[in-house]
Amino acid sequence: MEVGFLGLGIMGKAMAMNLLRNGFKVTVWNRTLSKCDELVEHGAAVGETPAAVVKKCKYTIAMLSDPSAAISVVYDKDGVLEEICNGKSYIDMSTVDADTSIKISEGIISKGGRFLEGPVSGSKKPAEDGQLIILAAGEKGLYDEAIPIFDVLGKKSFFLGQVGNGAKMKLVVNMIMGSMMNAFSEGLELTESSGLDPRTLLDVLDLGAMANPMFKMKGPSMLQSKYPPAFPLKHQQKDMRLALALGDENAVSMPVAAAANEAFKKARSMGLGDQDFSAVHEAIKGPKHP
Ligand SMILES: NC(=O)C1=CN([C@@H]2O[C@H](COP(=O)(O)OP(=O)(O)OC[C@H]3O[C@@H](n4cnc5c(N)ncnc54)[C@H](OP(=O)(O)O)[C@@H]3O)[C@@H](O)[C@H]2O)C=CC1
Ligand SMILES: O=CCCC(=O)O
Repeated sequence: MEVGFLGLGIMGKAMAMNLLRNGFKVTVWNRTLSKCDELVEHGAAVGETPAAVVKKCKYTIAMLSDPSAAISVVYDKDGVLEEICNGKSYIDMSTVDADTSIKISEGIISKGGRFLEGPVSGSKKPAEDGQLIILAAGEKGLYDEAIPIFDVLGKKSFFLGQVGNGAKMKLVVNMIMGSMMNAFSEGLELTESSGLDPRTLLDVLDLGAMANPMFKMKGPSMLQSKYPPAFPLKHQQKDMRLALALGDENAVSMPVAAAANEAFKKARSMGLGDQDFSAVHEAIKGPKHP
C-alpha cells in the first residue's frame, strides 16, 4: 500500500518510520524539507509539496502542529486540495478542534476525496513502538480500509462517528492529562518544600490507585529539572486552550483545567514551549525563598 505522510515532527517521523519498517511504501513531505532525509535513508520517497504527495498516493496522512498548520497544508498553494479527487483519501491525525477538522473535511469532500480524522493518544515512544490509541471519525468505509495502517501505528483504534468527534475526544483526554500534570507537579513541590523526599512520593503513588505511566516516566526527570521533549509544552497548552473553548461552547465549567492552562501559559512565557509539557514544573516551582 502506498501512503503519503505530511509532517515529520516528533510524532510524524516516528509514525512514518514505523510504516516503512512494516513494509508500506511511504512518500513524505515536511515544511522544512531537510527533515525528510532520515526517512529517505530508510526507503521513503519525497514529495516536493503536499499536492505532489497526494498526486502520488491513494492515502495521505497528516500529523501537523496545530489548527493553522493543518488548514494551511490543505488550503494553501501547492496544498492537498490541488490534487485530492475521487479515489483519493486524506487522514488528518493532528490534534485540532472540531471546527478545523470539519473545515478540512468539507474541502476534501468538495473535491470528491474521502476524509477521516484520527488524532492519537500516546506520545513519542508509543509512536515509535506502534502503540498509539487512534480516535478516528469521519467516513466509515475509509476507516475500514485504513485498518491495516492503524494496526501498524497503534494498539487500538476507535471509530467515533461523525467528523469532529475524534477531535473532541482527543481534547477531553488531553485536558485531563494537562490537569493531572499540574496536580502532580504541585505535589512534588509540596513534598520537597515541606521537608519530605519527593522520590518517596513517586514510590507511594506508584503503589496505589493513582499509579500511571505518566507519573512513573516523567517524575524522575522532573525531579532533576530535565524535560527532553516528547510532547512539547506549546502543544499541550494549545490543547488546553482548545478544550476550554469546547467547554465554553457547551457551558461546562472547568476551573481545574483553566488553572492548569494558566500554568502552561506561564511556562510558555518563560521560554519553555519547546520543552516537554512536564516543564510546567518550572512554572509551578517558582523562585525559592530562604
Ligand atoms: N508529541 C506528542 O507526544 C504528541 C503530539 N500530538 C499532536 O500531534 C501533532 C504533531 O505533534 P509533534 O510531532 O509533537 O509536533 P512537532 O512540533 O514536533 O512537529 C510539528 C510538525 O508540524 C509542522 N508544521 C508546523 N507549522 C506548519 C505550517 N504552518 N505548515 C506546514 N507544516 C507545519 C512542522 O514542520 P517543520 O518541521 O517545518 O517545523 C512539523 O512537521 C500536534 O497536533 C500534537 O498536538 C498528539 C499526540 C502526542
Ligand atoms: O497529545 C499528546 C498526548 C501525549 C500522551 O498521550 O502521552
